Amino acid sequence: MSTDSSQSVNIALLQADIALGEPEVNRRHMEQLMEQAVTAAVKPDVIVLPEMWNTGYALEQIHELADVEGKETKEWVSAFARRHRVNVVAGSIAEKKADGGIYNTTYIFDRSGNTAASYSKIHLFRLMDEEKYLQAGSEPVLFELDGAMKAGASICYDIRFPELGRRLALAGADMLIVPAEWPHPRLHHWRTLLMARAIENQMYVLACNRVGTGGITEFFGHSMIIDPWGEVIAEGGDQEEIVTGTIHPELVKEVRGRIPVFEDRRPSLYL
Ligand SMILES: NC(=O)CCC(=O)C(=O)O
Repeated sequence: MSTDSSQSVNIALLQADIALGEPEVNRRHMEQLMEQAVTAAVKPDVIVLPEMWNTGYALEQIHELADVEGKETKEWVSAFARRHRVNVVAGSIAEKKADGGIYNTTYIFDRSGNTAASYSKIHLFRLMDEEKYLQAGSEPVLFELDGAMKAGASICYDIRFPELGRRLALAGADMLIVPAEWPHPRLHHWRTLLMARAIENQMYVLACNRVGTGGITEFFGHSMIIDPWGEVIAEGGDQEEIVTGTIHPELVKEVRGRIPVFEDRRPSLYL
């Protein structure tokens, strides 16, 4: 990432297939895709993985399969981030926390391999039985990338809750990062909600969805990089691929200056 006033930040979304209930297979697959991303002609500054990439929605076996306190994931992803000097938003995994509960958790690693932040999904998706097997997180999370950009954490179903995106934007987020396992037939919802979050909050949205099937559920990919005007910079198809694009964080300020939504808010009238 350049550090002058016209920064450009290269993004790589790993729109991967995920093997149901096979953490070891999935880890090897993610490592391969990450290697592919960092050896591409344009090296990414930020890599994003999809939701629940270690297990998929193998919820009936999730207690046996979950990564205990994310130890294994943290170890290898952190080593990768350090080795390649790249920021990694490590999608989300099934994480067994010290309280014994299983959480849908994302970790963010900086270029030195340090865990910059972690976020556990706060809205559980009943249509995929999350509430029967998982515990909900309780804290919105904002983190910095390269000391220059602020990003809000969000996981899949969270994008249906505009309050979360708005809260993160008010706290300073220039972008919303969204690992997902969002299936057919709701492509229209996926694209519309992502664009709405970008437009209403005048921020970038980086959304990485999986492809393939998990049981009887089919996932359509269409990972997206959307700018603060709501323009789509890059969008995946429905097969495995690495979706790439370049963003310019100073555009956030420009758009917010042009249409001063944040100055024009009337929060006292909304509740
Ligand atoms: N994994 C999820 O949270 C899926 C959310 C989803 O599909 C939706 O329609 O919302």
